[in-house]
Amino acid sequence: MTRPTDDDRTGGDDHRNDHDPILALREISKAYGDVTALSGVDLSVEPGTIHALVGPNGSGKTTLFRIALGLTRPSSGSVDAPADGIGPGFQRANFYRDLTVAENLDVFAALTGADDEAWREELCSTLRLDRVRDRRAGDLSGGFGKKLDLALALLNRPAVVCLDEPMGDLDDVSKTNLLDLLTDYRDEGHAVVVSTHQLGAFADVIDHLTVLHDGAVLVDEPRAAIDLGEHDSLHDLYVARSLAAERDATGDI
Ligand SMILES: Nc1ncnc2c1ncn2[C@@H]1O[C@H](COP(=O)(O)OP(=O)(O)OP(=O)(O)O)[C@@H](O)[C@H]1O
Repeated sequence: MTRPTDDDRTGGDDHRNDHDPILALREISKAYGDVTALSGVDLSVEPGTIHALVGPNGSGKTTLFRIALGLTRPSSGSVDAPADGIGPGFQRANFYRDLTVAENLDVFAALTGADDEAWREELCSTLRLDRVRDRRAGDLSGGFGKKLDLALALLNRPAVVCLDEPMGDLDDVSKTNLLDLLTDYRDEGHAVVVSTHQLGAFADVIDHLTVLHDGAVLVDEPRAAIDLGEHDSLHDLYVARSLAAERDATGDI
């Protein structure tokens, strides 16, 4: 049994040193018929970083994630991903709906070779999944479904996790717990890539910001190199840059 996919995984290579990117997408383009979802996008993710991928609706974030995960083939470009895979956390729940929460964890542990019981317990307790352990996954609320998806993405301690809207549907306590979990995970040397509309929630912890606009990279900088200029926050800067790009594209002044 494999996790549901619509395509084959792209290749990888495990012989890298600590300073190499753990995940590198180069010159990625993707067209769906007449729609250009991505055009010449580079994404380079370092170990031990939280890397935020932001952009307006339809800018290509999910498509880029799916290409990184090997779920969608790029029209052109290359993907260099860890051979042992990437922990995928999806925007829409992606577990076995007829199995219980505990059974889903068992199945994914068997599929991925995850055998660290203490880590599994920590994930369940931090994400407060313990209380729904025996519930059918298809009956979970939106927030608990998101938490199960996050636990499955992190279960085998992948070198990279790609989480699409990880805060979506989560209550405030769970958001705080998730942020703590992800920063600890980063501090252990793992890479965490988050695609999010809620940049504010991650503003204090991200190490790298990539902004997409209309399928192209608008900003791609380490957090430490970003000059906020007249803006009060990373979020304000992102919105201003996106609006300016929108105006450029439409010719408005
Ligand atoms: N399977 C598909 N077939 C046709 N067009 C698609 C498909 N998937 C994505 N697209 C198009 O590609 C573009 C990028 O979509 P994508 O879902 O990657 O954006 P996004 O940044 O994740 O958006 P959102 O923030 O709304 O989730 C959009 O124009 C979308 O309509």
